[in-house]
Amino acid sequence: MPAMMPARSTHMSHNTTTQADLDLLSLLTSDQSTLGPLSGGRGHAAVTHTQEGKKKVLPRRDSPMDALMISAVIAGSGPVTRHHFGHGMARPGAYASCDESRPTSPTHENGTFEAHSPPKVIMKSTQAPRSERLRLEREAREAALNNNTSKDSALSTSPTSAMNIPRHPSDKGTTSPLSSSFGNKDRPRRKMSMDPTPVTQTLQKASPVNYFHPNSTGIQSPPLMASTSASASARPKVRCMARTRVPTPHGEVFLHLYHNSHDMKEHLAIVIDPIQLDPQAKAAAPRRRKEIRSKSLDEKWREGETEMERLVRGAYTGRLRPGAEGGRIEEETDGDDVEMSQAEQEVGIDSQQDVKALIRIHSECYTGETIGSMRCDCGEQLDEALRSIAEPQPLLAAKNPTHTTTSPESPGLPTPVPSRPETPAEPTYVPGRGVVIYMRQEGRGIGLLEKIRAYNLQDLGHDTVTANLMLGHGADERKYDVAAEILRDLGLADEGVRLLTNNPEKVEGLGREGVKISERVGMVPRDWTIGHGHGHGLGLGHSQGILHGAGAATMGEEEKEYEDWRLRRAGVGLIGAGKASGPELEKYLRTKVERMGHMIDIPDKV
Ligand SMILES: Nc1nc2c(ncn2[C@@H]2O[C@H](COP(=O)(O)OP(=O)(O)OP(=O)(O)O)[C@@H](O)[C@H]2O)c(=O)[nH]1
Repeated sequence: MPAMMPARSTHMSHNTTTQADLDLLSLLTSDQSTLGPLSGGRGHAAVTHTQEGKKKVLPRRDSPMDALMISAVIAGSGPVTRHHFGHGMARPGAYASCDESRPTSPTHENGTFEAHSPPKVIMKSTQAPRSERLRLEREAREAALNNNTSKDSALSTSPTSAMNIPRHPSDKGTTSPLSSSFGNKDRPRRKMSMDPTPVTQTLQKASPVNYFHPNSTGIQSPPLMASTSASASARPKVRCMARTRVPTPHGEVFLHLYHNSHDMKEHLAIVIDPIQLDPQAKAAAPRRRKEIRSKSLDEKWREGETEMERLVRGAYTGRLRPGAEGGRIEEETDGDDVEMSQAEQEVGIDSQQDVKALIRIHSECYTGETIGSMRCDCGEQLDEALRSIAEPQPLLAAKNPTHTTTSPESPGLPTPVPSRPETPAEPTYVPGRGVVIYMRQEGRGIGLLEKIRAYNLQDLGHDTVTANLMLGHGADERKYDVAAEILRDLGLADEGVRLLTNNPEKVEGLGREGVKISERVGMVPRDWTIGHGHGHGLGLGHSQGILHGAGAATMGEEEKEYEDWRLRRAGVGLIGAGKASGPELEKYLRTKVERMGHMIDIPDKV
């Protein structure tokens, strides 16, 4: 049979039918054919004879060549695929289905073959071609959109019109080519959700890939960087796109996601502010304490914004807790008409007085925070920052307000008299508050790829700074302008914050951006405190006095206390996991102190 194949392919390419073709077709489709597999494959096996004259039955082929297919090709009706058989051909005599309704051979009534003009079989499916269907669908969509746009401009104040949601073609008043062509007119309307406003669509419209870069693909291209450099001196704009509550080993935090106009990164603010969650914490805090809230999140984003939309983005509507049904958070008061808090009653602190928020500007470190790398202490630092911020803070009693009286010994001269008989010697503790601004500035701003390359150079003996320089980067390429704007948005830039860092550049950078820093709080690696006798309490690097008498305790006790705490607290993962250590970490820390000017002493034993 292979010898016959070229003849067949010739016909396929020239699309003309010769008598030889028709003879071949007749042979192939004849019930008496002895050609075995090509005879239609109806169970016949080909029989040959061996040289010795013995009968040899060739194995049957279960997938016979389809004579129907061959005849269709010869009939010159173009390419035929198996899909055509299922569609039901419109023309009588065309193949409605497979084998069973095989056409009769194109013959004259007298039984002879028609040689010159074989009847053409026109394949016509009752289903429109895909391209046609797609075209109609596209037209339907465009028509619906145009319809909406014109309605939107007429009703620009209507909440739903602002959303520009394509209507279903079966909606009243919309004549859709789709519905008319394919009989969708009676399709039931989609069910509406409980809230008539489609929240997700509204939010998606309000938050494209990046609020400030609506056409962005998420990839920061060099030309874009170059074009923004002209306005680099301008302050970046930031907007908190959403906030949610997350329970952690250090208590519940509020995670805020920010977009900004300077880079395509989604930076985060992890706010620890227990008074927003716990009435007891609220009672224990000074009464004038303000909640840490994002201004941009709290703003009304559009006319007719619904409660549900605000709730979904976490915009201070209802309480964010599991199963919460809404219910407004009480409006903030200026504190004057609020009863004195527990702490104030105990020690008589001034209601104006409160601890400053503790702030950490933390740079993303995939290796340290996700796979627990001990080439650096970044994971530990993030954990330590959250722990420190969540910890109750000491609040020294305000100087007792005095009133005057007239002394009997010296009539006429006012004598100051303390308003309270005793001033407590110990500070009182109030709930901690603060923020970790989590900046997506991996590898001190050079990115993960370059950091990985830098690690390989470090394995050749170079330190972190030299490795960066060898790759053509600066030792530290981070900026603090976006972080400063986020602090401003949270209302913390002007109140004077306590900054958790050893890095002098961070202090300067934030200061340059207008953030008021009232105190720098050092961060001591846990490996330099626990077991090294560094004398800073639980490796917190806090200003002294925050821990209850921690300075006086021996190191062994501190270590034990830390271990106790670590084992007691709930939570899985690197946050709350413990300390990083090892020779590579030691080298990394040393380089920070010796080459980058970090403000921390290297302990003797290291
Ligand atoms: N290029 C580079 N970056 C690193 C390396 N190890 C850690 N990092 C990055 O360094 C950043 C953390 O910055 P550090 O300089 O360690 O600390 P810092 O935040 O400036 O200083 P502190 O506030 O005192 O902690 C994170 O983005 C890490 O990904 C390294 O070997 N090379």
